[in-house]
Amino acid sequence: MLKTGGIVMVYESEQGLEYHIKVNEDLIGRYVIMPGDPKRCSAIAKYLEDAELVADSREFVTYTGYLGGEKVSVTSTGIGGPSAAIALEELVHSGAHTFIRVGTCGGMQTDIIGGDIVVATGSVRMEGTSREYAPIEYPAVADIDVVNALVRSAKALAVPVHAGVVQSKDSFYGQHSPQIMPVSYELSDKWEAWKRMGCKASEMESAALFIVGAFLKVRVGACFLVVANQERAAAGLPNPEVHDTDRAIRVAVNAIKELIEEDKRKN
Ligand SMILES: O=P(O)(O)O[C@H]1O[C@H](CO)[C@@H](O)[C@H]1O
Ligand SMILES: O=c1cc[nH]c(=O)[nH]1
Repeated sequence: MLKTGGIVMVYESEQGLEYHIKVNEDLIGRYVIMPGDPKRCSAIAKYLEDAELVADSREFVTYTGYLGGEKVSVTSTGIGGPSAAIALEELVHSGAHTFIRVGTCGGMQTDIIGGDIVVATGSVRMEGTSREYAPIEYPAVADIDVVNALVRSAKALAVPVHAGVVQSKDSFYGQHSPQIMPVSYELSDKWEAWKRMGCKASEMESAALFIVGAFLKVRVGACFLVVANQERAAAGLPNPEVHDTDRAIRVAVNAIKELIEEDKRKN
């Protein structure tokens, strides 16, 4: 069967549901908010009207409701590029075209503090998944309309926001304890390079999502709550830890609302 983006779907469950995320076109809006943590889905769904749990399979939990009269879904990706890429592919097969990842991250520049919001304009591809889609020379870039909507939304909510390139990697502990890894020389040297190039934050899914989004010709953006900043700790600066993602969720929800309105105006 030939699907969106010329993808031939090999796996589809008998009920016409996507193989992993267990949804179809009837269950999904065209706009989707994507947290990593499945438990974040219900917190996001509270901002939708008439939200209902429509699927719960592996790390992929999906709610669908409405924003401004438009059907909007929330689907978790789990941790890392492989499951994030699967979620995005199967959501695109189900008719979605606009995606915002709402994640957590660690700050990398000393002016970025726990509780701040980072909006990714692009991501360093220090992960494996995106390499199975595009050669490494191709940049992982967020959709410009989604970036602008996210930055406007954060400013309207008076939330401290930093927009710029983030780093995506596969090993959480390679970020936090590079010195214990057999490849510490590579992790530490590259971290230094990303910092010197101005990387705002480190997380694990956006590079894969941006590359898969570019391949499938859909809009993908991402915003993150800064949980803490190891560079501030290393510099002896106060390093507050913040875990409540509500602020990042509100930034994403309002950005989706704005994109829906903008799309309605254009059409
Ligand atoms: O909070 P989420 O969205 O899962 O994002 C971040 O948190 C996880 C690591 O703790 C990784 O998935 C990373 O990208
Ligand atoms: O430091 C952090 C915090 C969240 N997610 C990450 O990948 N790193």
